[in-house]
Amino acid sequence: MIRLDNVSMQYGEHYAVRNLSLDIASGDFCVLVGTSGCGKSTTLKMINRLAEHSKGRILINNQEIASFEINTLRRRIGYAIQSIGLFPHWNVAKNIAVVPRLLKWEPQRIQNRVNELLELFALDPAIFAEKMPHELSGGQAQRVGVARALAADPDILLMDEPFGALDPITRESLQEEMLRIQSQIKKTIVFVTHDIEEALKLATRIVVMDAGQIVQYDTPENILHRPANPFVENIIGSQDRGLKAASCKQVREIMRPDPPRIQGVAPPCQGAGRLWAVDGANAPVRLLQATVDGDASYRWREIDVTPDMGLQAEDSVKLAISKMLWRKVGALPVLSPDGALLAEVRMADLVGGCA
Ligand SMILES: Nc1ncnc2c1ncn2[C@@H]1O[C@H](COP(=O)(O)OP(=O)(O)OP(=O)(O)O)[C@@H](O)[C@H]1O
Repeated sequence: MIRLDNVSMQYGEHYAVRNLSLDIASGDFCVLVGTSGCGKSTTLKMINRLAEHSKGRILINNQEIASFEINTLRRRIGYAIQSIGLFPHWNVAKNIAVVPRLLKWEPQRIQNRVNELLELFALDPAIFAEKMPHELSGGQAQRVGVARALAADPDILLMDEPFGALDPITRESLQEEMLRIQSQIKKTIVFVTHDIEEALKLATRIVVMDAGQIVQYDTPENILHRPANPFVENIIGSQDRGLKAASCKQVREIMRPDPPRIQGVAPPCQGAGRLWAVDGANAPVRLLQATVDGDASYRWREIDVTPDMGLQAEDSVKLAISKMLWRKVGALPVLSPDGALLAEVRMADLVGGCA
């Protein structure tokens, strides 16, 4: 657990952070948001002592950080930033291995860890381990930066606007990857962003800051539905709360497992309903939707299932809505990693059964 107890930090006369108290539970994904200059990065940097607090106490697992030897502290805390800072003349494997090498791990253990991390971040070790930083895309470089921060398996990961410089599509896919990875590694993550939507999507708890202080510390749900004051309301924005709510919900929360399916030819259509036609490997091939003809008879409307229609359980509900609108369908398949039909998401469930 990380505890900031009545902490202040000054640059000369100016308070960057003032009397701030915050408890971050182990395994939480805590995201700091707020106006520019409100003290988010300073709060983050105080945890690994890149910024030294001038008042109060900061504790990790009940031990004051001032009592740690500074390099020991920093090696126990992963740190990933927007500008990445990969060493340009070292290949990816060597970049990831920086801290394990400092900790004098055996070469074989280092290599195993590098490969494990590359696989975790969906970067094939056979392709990426030897690449140089200039041969990577922005998204790949950012993944390597986060992998490096995790190399020595720290309990805590600090991330300062790590996806800030990426284009929106890469950014969204890295956010999803981060959620998938966090569900496996369960670190305590403290993450700074300007983007409230990113915060709502990633966080288990959000800290809204203004002028060096906390305005609200709450779950994404409460920040969105019960903003503490007009400042928080303003950060959320008033026009597209529905979509923001959808971006902080995962498909797994609304999907219906084991939807009706058939293999082969559809039976005669006798009423309203929906069926997934699957192949021998249980992958959805067509969506069969019962429709009423002019003469009041029912028939199946068939829609080919294309790869872009598939959802993963950890995708956002916002992505599901977007895909349904784009493909003009009332349901989408949720797939296992090997492409089998696991569940479905229905438009009717998104709008409270009125669609
Ligand atoms: N090295 C420094 N010297 C002097 N003042 C600083 C320094 N670093 C930050 N500050 C000031 O401290 C305050 C908090 O800065 P901080 O970087 O923590 O804000 P932030 O919320 O992360 O901002 P942004 O979102 O714009 O990155 C700001 O007023 C900033 O100008």
